[in-house]
Amino acid sequence: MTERLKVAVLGAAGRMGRTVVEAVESAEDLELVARVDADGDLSAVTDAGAQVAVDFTVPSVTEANVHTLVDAGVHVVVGTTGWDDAALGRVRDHLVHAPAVGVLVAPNFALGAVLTMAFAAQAARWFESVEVVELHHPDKVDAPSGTARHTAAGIAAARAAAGVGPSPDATSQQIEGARGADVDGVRVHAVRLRGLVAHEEVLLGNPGEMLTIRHDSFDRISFMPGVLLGVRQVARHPGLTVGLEHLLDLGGRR
Ligand SMILES: NC(=O)C1=CN([C@@H]2O[C@H](COP(=O)(O)OP(=O)(O)OC[C@H]3O[C@@H](n4cnc5c(N)ncnc54)[C@H](OP(=O)(O)O)[C@@H]3O)[C@@H](O)[C@H]2O)C=CC1
Ligand SMILES: O=C(O)C1=N[C@H](C(=O)O)C[C@H](O)C1
Repeated sequence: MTERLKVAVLGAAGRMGRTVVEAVESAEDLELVARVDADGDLSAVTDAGAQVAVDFTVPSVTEANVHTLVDAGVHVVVGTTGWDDAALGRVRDHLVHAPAVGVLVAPNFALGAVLTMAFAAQAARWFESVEVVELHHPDKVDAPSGTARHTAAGIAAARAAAGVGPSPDATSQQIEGARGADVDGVRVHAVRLRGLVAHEEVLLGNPGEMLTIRHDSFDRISFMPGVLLGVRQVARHPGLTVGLEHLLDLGGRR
């Protein structure tokens, strides 16, 4: 029998962590060897011989977790959001000294969300206006969502490459925040509402028409095929990979 891949889950007691634990335990080719919670110690990951660690913790600890795991030679799949370019750059630099280790940071593991981002980047070249609206459960700590930030960055890069200018906006007076956050020149609006899980709309406007691209995660199970794909493939992608699209042959900026 082929040996099962040994997996550790960080943030195992959280909403996503619990779902990942179940998914790993149900996969015949994977073996859950460690769970780390807020009061736990990362040494449990190496003590258990984990080959891959999955991090669904909180924005304030995820980067430090990744550096510790890279030093230990453990591949990492990161779902935790709140990453910025500087933090990603530090991980990229660190990995130069651990060339066999792979780190995948993906703001969204749901296939539909990854496709939404790809479709939005493709469409954004052809519309005068584009704005992103993300909608989540009210227990979420970061805003805008990592997905919305990645969506806006992809849209901005596609528009810049195509020579498309900024979305028109005559606002000269506003209550602070009314026009949302500015992510690479794209307006992003965050809604927090009890009953929601994770949702995103990309609104694209031209004279006389509007295209809406919308994705809904109604259940955290929607993220599991992507997480398991990352766990199985991360070792084959040494260095830093940002976004699941690169494992799905959907391209985009790295
Ligand atoms: N990439 C994707 O597809 C998705 C990403 N996410 C992201 O995943 C992250 C987690 O979301 P969610 O599960 O809803 O959040 P939760 O708050 O439910 O879970 C986070 C867990 O991490 C624990 N934790 C805090 N510090 C540590 C630590 N140092 N070591 C281990 N565990 C720790 C928390 O414990 P305590 O509560 O005791 O502090 C909590 O149990 C968020 O950043 C979210 O945006 C969410 C869904 C999908
Ligand atoms: O906190 C969440 O729930 C989610 N977070 C991720 C994000 O910030 O994009 C992914 C998904 O939207 C769910």
